[in-house]
Amino acid sequence: MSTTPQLSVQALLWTGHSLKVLDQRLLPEHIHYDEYQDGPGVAAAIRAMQVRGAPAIGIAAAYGVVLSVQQHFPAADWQSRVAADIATLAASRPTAVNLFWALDQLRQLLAENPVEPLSAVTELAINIHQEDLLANQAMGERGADILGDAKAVLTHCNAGALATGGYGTALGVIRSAYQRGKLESIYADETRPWLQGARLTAWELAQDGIPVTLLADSAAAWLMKTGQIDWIIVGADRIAANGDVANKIGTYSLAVLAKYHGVKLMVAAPSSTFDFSLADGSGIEIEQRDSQELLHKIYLDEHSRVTAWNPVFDVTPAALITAIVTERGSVINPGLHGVKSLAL
Ligand SMILES: CSC[C@H]1O[C@H](OP(=O)(O)O)[C@H](O)[C@@H]1O
Repeated sequence: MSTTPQLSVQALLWTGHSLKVLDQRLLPEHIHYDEYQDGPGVAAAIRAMQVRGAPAIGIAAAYGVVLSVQQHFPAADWQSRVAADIATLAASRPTAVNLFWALDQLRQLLAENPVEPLSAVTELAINIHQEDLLANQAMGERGADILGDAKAVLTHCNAGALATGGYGTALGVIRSAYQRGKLESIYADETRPWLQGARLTAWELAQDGIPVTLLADSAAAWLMKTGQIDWIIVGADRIAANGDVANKIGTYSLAVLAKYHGVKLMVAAPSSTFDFSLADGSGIEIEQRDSQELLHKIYLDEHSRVTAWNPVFDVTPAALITAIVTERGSVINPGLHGVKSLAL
């Protein structure tokens, strides 16, 4: 397994009786953890994007269920109270399927262990966390194999250690490829409006001593036109059965630009990101967030007549994707072959 450096700062820290959440809204200026002892508190942290990133919010939700069981078991009505907390966690954000995958795993285990649930759910949540790190390291090596001698890559948003159980998905591929001495140029776009690229990816790679060049989202087309970008590498929040991918807003425009400029597009995501209940991406719910995320530093007058449209994900058709890489395998040209071969 790769011995590449990985971010020493972790998005989530489980204490056994609480979950410490790195508040990613404060990075890169401040490294600050908030501590939660209940499920609704974790749900609020996910909703507020203190913790974000598809795998990371699934892991956080799993610990949220453990905290709920710790709080309510063995009261007579513990199962209904825990079910209510699970519903609150499920309502925190709609697009990343990893959240619902994790909650389904915990729900099933609770149903199978009604007498002594606590040790079983605690073990499962910790396992989901640890397995995600191992999956990312395996995915990183697999993706680096596909990159081969590629020298320059562009990534979007943050699909790094901060968005996962560690090491990262897209950034895991970049970490593994950089360790092999192949990558010469790594570009990260800022990823408006939440700036996951500028505030999180650039910071994360710099912490590992990996050189990274930041650019405005609107500069990506000119970089592809004038630079020698070989691959765009991104994460995912939900992948439909035909290989359509929901990811951070701006991914679709990069995919269209990549097709025009002959740049390859890799999606790196763990198996928990697939939603085979959806035939294609048209059924993926796209989260709309508060318009203030766009307006808050510009239009300060609460009576301003300016509104904002703030979808925070989009869907990239499988036909625009060159490779989908998971810890279990990869598919080249998913638009031709689908992704059923990657099913768990
Ligand atoms: C491996 S992270 C996957 C995915 O999650 C991010 O969204 P957000 O920051 O809003 O949680 C982004 O879409 C990443 O690519």
